[in-house]
Amino acid sequence: MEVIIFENESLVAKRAASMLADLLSIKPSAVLGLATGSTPIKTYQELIKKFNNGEVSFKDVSTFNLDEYVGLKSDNKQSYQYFMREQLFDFIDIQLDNTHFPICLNAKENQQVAENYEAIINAKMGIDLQLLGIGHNGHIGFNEPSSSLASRTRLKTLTRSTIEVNSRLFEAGETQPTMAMTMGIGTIMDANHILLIATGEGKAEAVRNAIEGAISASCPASILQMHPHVTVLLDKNSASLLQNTAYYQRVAEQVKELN
Ligand SMILES: O=P(O)(O)OC[C@H]1O[C@](O)(CO)[C@@H](O)[C@@H]1O
Repeated sequence: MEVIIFENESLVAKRAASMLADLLSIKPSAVLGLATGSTPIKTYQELIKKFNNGEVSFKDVSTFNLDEYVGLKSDNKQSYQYFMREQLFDFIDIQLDNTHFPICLNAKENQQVAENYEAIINAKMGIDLQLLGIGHNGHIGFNEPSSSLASRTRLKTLTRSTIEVNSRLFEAGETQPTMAMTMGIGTIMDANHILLIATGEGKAEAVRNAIEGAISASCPASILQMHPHVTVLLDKNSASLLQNTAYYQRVAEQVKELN
């Protein structure tokens, strides 16, 4: 696991976008795993800048989003399909047919949706790079604490804390879903490269548990310690509870020298 700590969230976003763009310059038809939430918004803005400058094209890219709320149609402002169009897809040359979400309008159909999502990912030969945020409780995707560390795409009930944290994004009168379809932890772990980004003090405890804590379903992100190729980009605030920052910095300096 490579942990890189930056002065602020803008630098995290710039590095994340550069890593995605570098992959696309080597493999224009890459398969990307994408995340929603507030954390990746700045990264998407940096990608849009790169696209406008002609530095990157998404023409042949396929994407798989981590999760989607159950019961929300794509024109619902709270759906992650809407979010992705508003934050990224509408501003780049991606073909919407190549973007995928685990859409489940009727909870009773969850199993079929899950199997189908896994099958489409497999048909694309898997995910080259999976972008991840992290929940305050250590969730990745919507794999809440206690999720099986080997889980595949499935229906998840959201925890009270996740519902409360995300309630800031819902306006009065909007119904907040309490269930979501999410890639499983095993699905995420199958990606060739995982890029976790976290910013802000509110994520410090989850980041510490994920990187330096014991591997446990109590902090689903801690399973990333078992993945052979993970890059973690943090700002100073989200890294504030880490013990080994001096070591991470030395590694980052040496990697820079080698490159
Ligand atoms: O970036 P935020 O808004 O803190 O969200 C944290 C995580 O929760 C989720 O929204 C749940 O899927 C993730 O996509 C995200 O990484």
